[in-house]
Amino acid sequence: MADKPNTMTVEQAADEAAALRQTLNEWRRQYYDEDAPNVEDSVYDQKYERLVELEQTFPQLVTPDSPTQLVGGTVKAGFDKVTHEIPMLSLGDVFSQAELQEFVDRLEQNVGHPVDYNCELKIDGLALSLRYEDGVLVQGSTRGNGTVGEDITANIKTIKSIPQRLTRPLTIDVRGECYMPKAAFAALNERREAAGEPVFANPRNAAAGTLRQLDSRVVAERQLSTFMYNIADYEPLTARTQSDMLTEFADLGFAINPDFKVAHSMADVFSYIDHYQNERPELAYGIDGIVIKANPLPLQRSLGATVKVPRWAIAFKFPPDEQPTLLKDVEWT
Ligand SMILES: NC(=O)c1c(N)nc(OC2CCCC2)nc1O[C@@H]1CCC[C@@H]1O
Repeated sequence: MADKPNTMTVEQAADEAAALRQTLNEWRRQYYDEDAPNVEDSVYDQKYERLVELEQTFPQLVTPDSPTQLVGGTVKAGFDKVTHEIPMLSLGDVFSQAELQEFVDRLEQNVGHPVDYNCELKIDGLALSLRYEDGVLVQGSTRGNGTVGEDITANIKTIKSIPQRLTRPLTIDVRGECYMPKAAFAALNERREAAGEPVFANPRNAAAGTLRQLDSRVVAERQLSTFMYNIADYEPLTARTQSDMLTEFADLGFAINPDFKVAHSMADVFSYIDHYQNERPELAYGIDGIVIKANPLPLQRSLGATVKVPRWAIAFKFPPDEQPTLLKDVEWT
């Protein structure tokens, strides 16, 4: 029978709490990776309650990455503002292969040599920034206007694909997309329709609407996920290309989209675009195009950005997804 916390020394409690945090966070991570709990809920709950008991007796033992800090009961009046030290950029758009060729020709003229490009799916979600200090998640925020966003830390702590602690004690600001998978979107709209609540028009709106919930318990009930793809300053990483950075993000514990591909010619870029324009309906999440980025990170830095968009990346946009018309929208005349 476990000792009553008030009969324990703080050192004993600290050791037990650290072991419980490690186990519970590992179970959460596995749950996300395998998308199925490999431990009985009752076992998880028993250890979770024990950790709550220890933290209530010894509040100094609470850490930001403790699973007890992930789904707060606090309902906020509004979101605090967060200033992005390094602005979160948007993306320029092109709508044809000819326009894409012009962008590439201009870029390679500018640098004076051919460039390798990393091709990535353009996830149709909401951009967010995650701040880690010494490897621990300390803040999550929306892009906002690129310089000032909203503090959504309580909400993003409920998203299983976001690590509370990295595998290395880095201090970094990582950017990516928060999205709602198509299946989760359909299930959510079914529930809302059954409850007589307005449905969301598309997964992007559902993700944005969820992240803007002031009550993080609502966020915890919806299956939001993330793909990370950018960093404010790449110095702390070992990677020196976009493609290696994505692999390093995965090693650090982030969710990344695995369908990225380095292109060594425009033919490679165009075949990647054609492939995923066809694949699009089969994907488990919405995409609204492809992002093509100069692969070398030092080149990204030297090319820099205009006021809002990088000179080293472009979005090739697909025509809008043909959303199935909700039957109730059809005029039965
Ligand atoms: N939606 C995406 O999947 C995506 C991506 N895979 N890669 C980037 O790289 C940008 C970020 C800053 C400079 C290049 N941006 C993306 O989405 C942007 C972010 C803000 C507006 C677009 O959603």
